[in-house]
Amino acid sequence: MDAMTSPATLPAALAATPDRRQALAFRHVSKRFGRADGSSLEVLRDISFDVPAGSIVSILGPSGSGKSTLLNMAAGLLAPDQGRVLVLGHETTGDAAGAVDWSRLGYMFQDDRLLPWRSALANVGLALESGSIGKREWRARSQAQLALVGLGDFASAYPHQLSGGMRSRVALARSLVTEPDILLMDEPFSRLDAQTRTTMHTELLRIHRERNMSIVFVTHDVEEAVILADHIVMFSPRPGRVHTELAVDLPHPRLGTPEAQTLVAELRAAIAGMSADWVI
Ligand SMILES: Nc1ncnc2c1ncn2[C@@H]1O[C@H](COP(=O)(O)OP(=O)(O)OP(=O)(O)O)[C@@H](O)[C@H]1O
Repeated sequence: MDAMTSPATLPAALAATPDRRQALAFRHVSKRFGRADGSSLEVLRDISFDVPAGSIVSILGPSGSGKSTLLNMAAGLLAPDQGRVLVLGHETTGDAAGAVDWSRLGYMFQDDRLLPWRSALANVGLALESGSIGKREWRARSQAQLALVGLGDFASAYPHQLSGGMRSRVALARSLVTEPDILLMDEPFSRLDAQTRTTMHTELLRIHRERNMSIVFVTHDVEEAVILADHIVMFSPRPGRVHTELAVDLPHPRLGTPEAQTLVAELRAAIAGMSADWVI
């Protein structure tokens, strides 16, 4: 590298260019919650890992290990007590927080949170209503998302007219309608029956291939993490710490393949060795 381009001589603005190869980065993140009796509950301790752009990262951990808390930090709903959270290279707290473009994140929750008085189309379009798009574009984009999740013919159906799997698809379409670069998913399929969940896994992987967004998928289900993820970050019981981080370099589909079953068994053995307190 010649002297003109060495990092020491780069203009400050260039040197500070955010690292967009990382959709998300967690750096030494810790979090406590205050309790009514004045004490505090340590939920996360010194969490560091990256979510590379375009990857599916699964956070796997027992109940109470702070998985949702970490996701809420990535969404800007909570601030860390210590450490830093970066979204597309921008810190979510401090002076630089204004640079984060929150519209580039989507969030899918454990419960579908559909509004019962709105049709499937109107539920999907909800996320677009804070913007300034016209009615025609609103309808076209919402309809396109419903078609993407296989519900193009159910635009006028109301939530009570849909099965659990269909409701889950509507919720997925709603979280995708803003075309986010990063999709945060908090145990989104945990309430579905096994067969429907398998279908949703296939759909999610297809959409991920088409959209190439980054996904953070929180689960306490080892098999679900293995089926979906490129990387698994396994948390210890509370306070959540990164116990194991591994790459899952297996072709899709993985369900029922010997390689996936071996990895599931290895992770279950690691969990058994970690603690008897892994509660799901
Ligand atoms: N706002 C809050 N105030 C106080 N305590 C909280 C708050 N949010 C979460 N907690 C507590 O922090 C701990 C971690 O919660 P969190 O929901 O992040 O865990 P989790 O790993 O996602 O669990 P689960 O798999 O059961 O959803 C829990 O004991 C929870 O009760």
